[in-house]
Amino acid sequence: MDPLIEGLRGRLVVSCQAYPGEPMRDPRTMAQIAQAVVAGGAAAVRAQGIADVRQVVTAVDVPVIGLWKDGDDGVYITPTLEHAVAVAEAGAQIVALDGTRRPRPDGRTLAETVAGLREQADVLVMADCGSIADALAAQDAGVDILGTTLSGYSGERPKTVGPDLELVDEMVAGCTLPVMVEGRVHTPAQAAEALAHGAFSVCVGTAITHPTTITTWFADAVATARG
Ligand SMILES: CC(=O)N[C@H](C=O)[C@@H](O)[C@H](O)[C@H](O)COP(=O)(O)O
Repeated sequence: MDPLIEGLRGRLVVSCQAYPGEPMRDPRTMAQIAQAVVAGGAAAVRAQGIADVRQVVTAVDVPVIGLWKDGDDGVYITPTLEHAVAVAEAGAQIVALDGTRRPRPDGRTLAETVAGLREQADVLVMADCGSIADALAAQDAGVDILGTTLSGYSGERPKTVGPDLELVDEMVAGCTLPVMVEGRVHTPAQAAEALAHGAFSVCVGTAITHPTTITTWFADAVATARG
């Protein structure tokens, strides 16, 4: 296993993303958030968009998992080889890309995308999967680490309230590559539970770095208590 991946074993990764039109959508802000989560113990940071990846890699001394979201439905996480190369060139040590079996916008298979990326950059690859079938196919395609990122978003799995632990179980049992649990990990207890299910590492986004959503959780609870 690559030492950089090995360094994530049993560790927390934090995704630092702001969405289009949001007040925190600024690479400098995301770099500061990244520094803040590293100070709290994040072993790696996940960052979205070329400008954010560039800024974050200069701001932190932990590995950066970079991605480029283009659109918001279908295959939108680093959807083409061109996107993947750009993320690598921006300085990410790990490039995260859509690891589903859906057709990709540039017509390349995942295996062709991974091979093409490796020809152009010395970089590790994370496959954001939505099912066990995705994970097995991504493993065959030559990626380095598998994520549950797209469970509940690609149409193959229900959107569980917390992380999709059933998928974690299937991936841990069926795959040889390390499994990063990602998606809807909202509490420290859920993060710990994912590791107990055999996840290699845990990636948390919203519950740490998206204050608008976190605020709605509290505001809703307060509104309910108010009656
Ligand atoms: C489905 C999709 O587009 N997921 C994205 C992938 O980078 C992000 O929007 C998520 O915030 C990230 O995966 C972390 O998950 P959560 O924010 O639930 O902890």
